Amino acid sequence: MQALAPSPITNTATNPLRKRGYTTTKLNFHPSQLSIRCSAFGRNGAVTGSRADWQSTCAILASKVISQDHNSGSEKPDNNDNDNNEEEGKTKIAGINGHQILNLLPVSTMTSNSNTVTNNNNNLPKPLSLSTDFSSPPMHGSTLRVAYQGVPGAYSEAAAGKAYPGCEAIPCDQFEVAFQAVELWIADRAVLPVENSLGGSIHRNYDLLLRHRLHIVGEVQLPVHHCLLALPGVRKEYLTRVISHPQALAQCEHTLTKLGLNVTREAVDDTAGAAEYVASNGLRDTAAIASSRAADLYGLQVLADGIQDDSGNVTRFVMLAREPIIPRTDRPFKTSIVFATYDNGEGKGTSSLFKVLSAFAFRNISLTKIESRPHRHRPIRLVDDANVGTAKHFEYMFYVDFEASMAEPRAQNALAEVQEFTSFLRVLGSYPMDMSPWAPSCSDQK
Ligand SMILES: O=C(O)C(=O)C[C@]1(C(=O)O)C=C[C@@H](O)C=C1
Repeated sequence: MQALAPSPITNTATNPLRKRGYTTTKLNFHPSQLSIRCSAFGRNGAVTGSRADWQSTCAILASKVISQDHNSGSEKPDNNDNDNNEEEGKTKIAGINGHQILNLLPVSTMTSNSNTVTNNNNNLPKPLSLSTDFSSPPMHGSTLRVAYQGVPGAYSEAAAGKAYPGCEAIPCDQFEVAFQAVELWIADRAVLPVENSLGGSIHRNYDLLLRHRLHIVGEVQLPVHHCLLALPGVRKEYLTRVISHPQALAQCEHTLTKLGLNVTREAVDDTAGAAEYVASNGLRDTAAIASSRAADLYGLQVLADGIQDDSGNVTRFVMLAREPIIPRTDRPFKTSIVFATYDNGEGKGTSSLFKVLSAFAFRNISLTKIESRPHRHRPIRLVDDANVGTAKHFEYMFYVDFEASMAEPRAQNALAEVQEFTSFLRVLGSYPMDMSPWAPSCSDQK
């Protein structure tokens, strides 16, 4: 099979690299990529329990949950999860916490000549896209289907395999599509990056978490080890351009400079997609930043290994499902919430954010993350003062992760208190923390 040849189009305003003066490119994939063929490995269970239990645990919050603008679509009962299957639950935790080798797709059979590399392996699954016809979901048997953004060889695919060893990894061309794949029962889970130790938060996914109705059921942290990939025979001196996912470019920014490359940097949808693009278009002046697995899959050589700016480069992914899991107290749990505080004009007093955070501090609950995003429905609040003019206050949604399980009374009490100072509050999920051993991505870093 001839490798797909994505046609580059210029990306628009949203790309963070524009701020840095990078040209941005978006790869479009061929329509034939809409078919879904996934790597199949065996069934992996999920931690679930009686929904009634979870709902009563969270009943305290129910009155405050406000519908967002977007419905999640189908909400049939999730038959993929066995509500009381303790053994399956253990399997999943072992998968998250252990360092299991990812049994991913077979490495492509590639043929190369001096100009192009042809991917002869038609086994690689093709990404779902917004234009995919979801009306007839594929038959899938009992294997857990996990949607991720990117193409085979992307770090998100590796994260899906770490979170759910033995799963079917389903590539999607956008984060939004991964959400929809779960909502529409194309996939059972989505695995999405939310933050990176060098590049920071992946804001798009925070916004999508709020807009969709999926639940966070787990987290997984993946050491990210980047390579500079080019066609066989290409030398660094030939390069005029390096392409990759914006986060990957940001994570390698200083190293690229140190390597003395006189290149422009261009953003594309995902790291492995960049590698595929270089290979399928026979680009001898362009390198991709991607994983060594992407090099194998798309027949590229590794020009430089471990080019992330820090050896501790790690990306945190969350796993999403249609139903929440039952929170437990026999292992470390984390809970993620999103809220909006009352503004002063709503007669609820001042310092709302401080009061919300105090609810956790007073109960010795550690916060592990706080993120703020513009409030979609009221991004700006105007306060007129006849004497001095109009103050324009930005309004935010705050995302907080804290180290406690919703099964713990202290977490329930903290949220009961938080309700007093918030006009909106939603529990995004209460889930086991990733406690896997620390394994930096490379030891020979600069
Ligand atoms: O492009 C990929 O390979 C991805 O999985 C995406 C992504 C990201 O969104 O941050 C994931 C991990 C790395 O930090 C770089 C890129």
